Order: sequence, then structure tokens, then C-alpha cells
Amino acid sequence: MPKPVVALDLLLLPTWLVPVEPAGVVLKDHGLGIRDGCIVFIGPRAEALKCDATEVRELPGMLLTPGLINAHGHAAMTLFRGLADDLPLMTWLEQHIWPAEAKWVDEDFVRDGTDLAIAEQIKGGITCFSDMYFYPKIASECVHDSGIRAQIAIPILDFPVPGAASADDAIRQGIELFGDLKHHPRIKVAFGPHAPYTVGDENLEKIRVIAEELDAAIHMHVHETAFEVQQAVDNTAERPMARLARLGLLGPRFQAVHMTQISDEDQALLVESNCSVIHCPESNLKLASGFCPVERLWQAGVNVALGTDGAASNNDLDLLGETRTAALLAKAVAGSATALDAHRALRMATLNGARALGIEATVGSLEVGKAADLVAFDLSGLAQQPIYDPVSQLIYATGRDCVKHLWVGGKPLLEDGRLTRMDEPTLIATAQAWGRRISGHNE
Ligand SMILES: CSC[C@H]1O[C@@H](n2cnc3c(O)ncnc32)[C@H](O)[C@@H]1O
Ligand SMILES: [Zn+2]
Repeated sequence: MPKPVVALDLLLLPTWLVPVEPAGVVLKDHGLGIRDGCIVFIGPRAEALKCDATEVRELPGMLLTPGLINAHGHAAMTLFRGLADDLPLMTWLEQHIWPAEAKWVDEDFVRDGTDLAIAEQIKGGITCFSDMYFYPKIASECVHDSGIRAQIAIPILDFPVPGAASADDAIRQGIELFGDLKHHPRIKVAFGPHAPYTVGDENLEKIRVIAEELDAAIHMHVHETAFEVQQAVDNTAERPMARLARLGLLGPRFQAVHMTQISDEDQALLVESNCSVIHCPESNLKLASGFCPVERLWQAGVNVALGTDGAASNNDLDLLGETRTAALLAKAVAGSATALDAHRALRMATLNGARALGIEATVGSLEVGKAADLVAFDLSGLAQQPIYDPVSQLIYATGRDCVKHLWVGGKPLLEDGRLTRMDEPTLIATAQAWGRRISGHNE
């Protein structure tokens, strides 16, 4: 019996295809077929050409991978990029960033800054990002309009912040947004208590109850610096991770961002509660916050994903560059050149990110049945030659300027390096206008 012909909206024929799952596999001269936004076919080129495809795209010299997932950031902070550099975390936050946020952050700021962040991320191969910033409803509108995928974490602090008069107000808005977006195909709403030092037990308990009820994720900066942990121990005789465990917050829906300080007890809590850690190496390096022991966590079975953090502490939203930094730093921290090899680094930037955000059934790897969130990297330039392993070349020798095409749910958001739905000159002009206002050259 001849096999039925597979009907496709789009057939992609890259030189290399790296599915990420199964791990370590590189498929040469294979095709990937998309129908109704999902991957419906992966197979050798000769088989792929038998499909009945409405459109066929040859991608010579290109590597097709799952879209990168930026598991932690503060999107609208793109408008504060370079505003306060070369400072330690608490000085940076308390003396520079929080005063600037109090002065400038409003709905327009968040809309313009988030659009800028989305455009930068799409151009850098990112198909999904996690955002934790003020006016989350505005950010969700930007995500909806742009076509990208995102987790929107509702920021919650014990004190008033732009857009929320209190923690209760932020939680109420979060519950409403969660309800409004619970059927959205590309947006997930999570709860984002800022950090152990800005949210007290009472509000953390409220967040635990609501997140449990809604089956929502909790996204939080935790153990970012040694100072944070020491201050908590001095004041309460309890490490923040132990406190979060006591309050019942840890679990598979908990996303612990940073984790540069990990005792054996902290690690045991991460393992037994099955939380994810989101590693932000460049922000940690720039603020001199410390080093997350990625290899040790990986070997212990902890899911480690990757984030850029905001553009005010990084200062870019370049997850491919972040992956390279993570791979290099992991070797230095572990004292072993075999730590976080290129294939595992790519997995951290894709499937582990999806797992951390609770969307690994939908995205994170190229598998039949998953959404077609894909990126094509052009490896035909001289800086990538010769190619023994395209994943090694991608992680160790390629910059985000090699991102050529990108799809989310099968929809093209980047074609030949150009944004399909956003106007780059307008984004640049808008960001420049904010820069003039904030630096005082205008108004
Ligand atoms: C509640 S989310 C927004 C809040 O967090 C601040 N922020 C940005 N980056 C970091 C970081 O690395 N650690 C702690 N807090 C951070 C941001 O400026 C907002 O005030
Ligand atoms: Zn952050």
C-alpha cells in the first residue's frame, strides 16, 4: 500500500536540522513540514519532497533549530539600557533604577520598551520570552500584536509600584489578566513576587494559594547575591530558599531566577521540589552578583534554563550570546572543560526554557505535534567555516547577526533578517525619543 501523501502549508529544507530532542542529534539534508502552525513532518529530503506542500523553502547553508527561549527578563527596561552601568545590584537598584522607574515608567513607556524588546528578541532568534515588569496587561497586548510567544509574570512587591498601588492590587490585576488570557494560544500569565527581600511572608502565602488554585507558575529572583542570603540569615536566621520551602512555594511551577548561592541544603530543596533554575550569567557577571553552578545543578537533575535579565543589567537581549557565555562560564565554575558542552547549552536555551515555563508539551524541540516555533541560522559565512558540527559552530562561533528566518506557530516573524510585523525605523526613532527625554535633552 503506498503511503498517503502528507499535505503541508510549508516545507523547509535546511542543510542541517537539530531537533534538540532526541539529545545530540544533527540531521543533515532533512525536511520539516508545517501544517496549521504545527510540525507535522520531519524526515529525509527525498521523503520530504514527496509531501504535497503549498510552499517549499530551500534553506541552503542554514541550521534549523527550535526557537530560543529567553526565560527571564524585564522587557520594557530596554529603554533604560546603559542608564546605570558598572554598579553592584543593590546600589544599581536602590540609587538608580528604582528612582528612574518611579519617574518614567507608565503605560507608554512599557508599550514602547516592550515593543523594542520584542523586536530585538525576534531578530536574535528568540521565539518565546518571559517578562516580569510593570503594567503587565500592556506587555501582554504587545505580545499579542507581535506574534511572539511569552510568559507574563505579574510583578508583586510589598510596596506601591508603577501601575499597582499595593501587593493586593497587583495580585487582583494578576488574577484578572490570568482569566482574560487563559485561552490565549501564545501567552501564559504567571505570578512574579520580585525577590525574598521585597515580599514578606504574608504576601508570599497569598501568592502560593492563588498560584495553586489557578495552576499558575511563580517566577522570582532568588539568591541573586551573597549579600541577599547573608542579610536574610543575619535578620532571620533562615536562608531565603529555606523560607520559601517553609512557606510552601517551591514545586515544579516555581522558577528560581539567578541562584548564584547554593548550599547543599538549597540544592536538595531544588531537587526534591523539582523547581527550575533560570540562569542569567551576563547580568550576574555585570553586577558582580556571583556564579550559578550550572554543571553541578544539571548533574543533580535540576532543570536549568537561560535568561538575559533586563537590558539595564546585561545590556542586550541576545540569548545566543548568553548561551555562549553560559557554556564558557560553566567550564570555569566547574573547573572542567567538559562542563555544559554546545549541545547541552542549546538544550538549555530551548527545551529547558520551555520546561521551566511549563510549555514543553508545545514548544522547545522540533518534534511532530509541537508548534512550529523555529529559527534558521545562516552558517554559510566565512567565520563559520569549516563546519564539523553545526551546533558547535552555532554556540561558539556564531552571533545573532546570522539569524535569517524565524517562525512562531508557523507564522513568519522574520524573513531574511527583516521583521515582518514591526517597523524597525519607527522602533528606533521611538527609543531615541525616550532616550532624549530620560537624559534631559528634551522637555
Ligand atoms: C518586579 S519585576 C521588576 C523589578 O525588578 C527590577 N529588577 C530588574 N533586574 C533585576 C535584578 O537582576 N534583580 C532584582 N531586581 C531586578 C526592576 O528594575 C523592577 O523594579
Ligand atoms: Zn531580573
